[in-house]
Amino acid sequence: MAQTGDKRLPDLGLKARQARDPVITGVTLDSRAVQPGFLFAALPGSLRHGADFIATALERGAAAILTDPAGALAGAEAIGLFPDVALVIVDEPREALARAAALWFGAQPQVMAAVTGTNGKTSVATFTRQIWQLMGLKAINIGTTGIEGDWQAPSAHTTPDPVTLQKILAAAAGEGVTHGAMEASSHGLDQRRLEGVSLKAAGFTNLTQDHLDYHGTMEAYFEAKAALFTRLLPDDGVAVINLDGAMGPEMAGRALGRGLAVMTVGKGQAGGTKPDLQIAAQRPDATGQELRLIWQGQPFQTRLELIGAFQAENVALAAGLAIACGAAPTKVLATLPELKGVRGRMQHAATRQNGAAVFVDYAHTPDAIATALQALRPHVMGRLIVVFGAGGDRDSSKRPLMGAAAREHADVLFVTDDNPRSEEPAAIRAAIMAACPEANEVGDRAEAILRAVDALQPGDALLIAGKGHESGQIIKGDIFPFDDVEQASIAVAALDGLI
Ligand SMILES: CC(=O)N[C@H]1[C@@H](OP(=O)(O)OP(=O)(O)OC[C@H]2O[C@@H](n3ccc(=O)[nH]c3=O)[C@H](O)[C@@H]2O)O[C@H](CO)[C@@H](O)[C@@H]1O[C@H](C)C(=O)N[C@@H](C)C(=O)N[C@H](CCC(=O)O)C(=O)O
Ligand SMILES: Nc1ncnc2c1ncn2[C@@H]1O[C@H](COP(=O)(O)OP(=O)(O)OP(=O)(O)O)[C@@H](O)[C@H]1O
Ligand SMILES: N[C@H](CCC[C@H](N)C(=O)O)C(=O)O
Ligand SMILES: [Mg+2]
Repeated sequence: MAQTGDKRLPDLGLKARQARDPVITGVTLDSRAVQPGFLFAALPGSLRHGADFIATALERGAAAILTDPAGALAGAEAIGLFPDVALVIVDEPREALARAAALWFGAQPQVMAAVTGTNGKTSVATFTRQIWQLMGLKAINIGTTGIEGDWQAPSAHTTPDPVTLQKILAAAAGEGVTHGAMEASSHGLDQRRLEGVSLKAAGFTNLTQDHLDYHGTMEAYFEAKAALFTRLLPDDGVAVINLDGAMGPEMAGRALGRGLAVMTVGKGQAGGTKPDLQIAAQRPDATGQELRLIWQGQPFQTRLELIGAFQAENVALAAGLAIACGAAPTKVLATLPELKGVRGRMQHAATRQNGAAVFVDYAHTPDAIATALQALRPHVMGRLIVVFGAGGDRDSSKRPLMGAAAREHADVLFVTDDNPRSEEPAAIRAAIMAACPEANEVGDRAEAILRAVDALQPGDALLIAGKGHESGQIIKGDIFPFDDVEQASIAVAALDGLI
């Protein structure tokens, strides 16, 4: 990790146990990245405690160790062998590291917004960044699809670890980026990856089942997301909530309970309080939708070149975030017809000669499968066909629910492999098919796509769900090149005799 300038522990908001004040030359949470003079944060992890690597970090020249009481105990012997090392013990070392990383890198775009929720984070963050750019501002979005906009880089995580995140923010700010919209994943919130980011506004899309392997219960999952509003957003920050999203009113209640300013978006219930930014009407057409929005009583007639009612929810939330961060509402709303679809989110991938269209989408939760299929239904006069699977080493209880959602909303089902990771692919497929036994089971994803494309008749449409923008398939530790959009195009070309 490239580092900047030399600082002492107090400059990073840290205090050593002993009267030691080493010059710190860098900050890391990975012992393998330690260089002489570094601060190594030994964090309690989900697989092991980072204290297991204190000895390695010290041998590599770490000048300071940041950890919790358990880590200090576990690392005591190794630390004892290095009398000059400074030891910082705190109850929340993840939080302390994130704040130290922010102080280390020292700069971030002046205006930062974060968005959380089960589905729609990437879409909202990307639309927010596009709105800012269309207003002439220099902006980035940070999330599942990497860092995009006026400063670009790939990202291994939806919410990068705090050292990586702060490095990105400082680099972007150094290039003149003034506005950033980032995804706050539940893992990222739980692991305190965002502490140290100065937020102006935070958004909430919805909360439905995912990640129960990590959080255990829906209540714990909700609490992890709620922390964006109850812990991270400063007192003068604005919470922007999609009231139509599952758990939207509950999340708004949490934000209001803390005394935050809350801006609401959504359709609004008949006779109920109107959201600040209301989606008053939507009319789908071949390439997008006509939209009637009402901002605090004033109507705006506009258009989105985006297919799917859910995309309007995401756009409204993105517009709300931009407004909450200080942009003029009329200017924000004027940008909406220019918004481009997000890669791998309801992306039109190919069309067969008989007119049947193929869409690639990132739906990998039960609610997203239902939402994506429902979004396509008004555009399909024939049958709706879906190809989908479920990721390995992820919430296994969502698999039959995904099968049930596909069965309810599609006419023809192909169950295939997503990213099996370390798991047995056939077992994942079986768990899905328990809820949709009549589905066609085709493990090989390319073959499943080919067979589904082959099944397309005039008036039909195909949704290839689950992998969206991903460019590889993870099987037992290896990543094999795989791209749903490319496979869809190849299948259409081959079957229509174009290659
Ligand atoms: C479950 C999870 O989130 N794990 C992440 C977490 O690991 P951890 O802290 O639990 O690490 P651990 O393996 O138990 O190790 C403990 C500590 O020892 C350190 N270590 C480990 C090995 C070593 O040689 N030296 C060393 O110092 C590690 O850096 C860590 O601090 O912190 C690591 C460092 O930042 C991440 O790489 C790791 O991501 C794993 C690989 C992962 O797959 N995470 C996914 C689930 C994730 O975070 N996903 C969300 C998106 C979800 C969504 O929205 O759908 C995301 O934001 O990307
Ligand atoms: N507002 C929404 N409500 C329900 N489903 C949605 C919504 N927005 C997007 N989706 C579905 O979720 C999929 C993923 O969207 P997106 O990538 O924006 O979500 P995400 O929250 O960033 O996901 P991840 O957790 O993987 O980062 C989309 O392809 C679509 O199927
Ligand atoms: N951020 C999500 C992405 C899932 C994408 C899907 N293709 C899968 O592998 O399950 C996760 O890590 O759970
Ligand atoms: Mg995402």
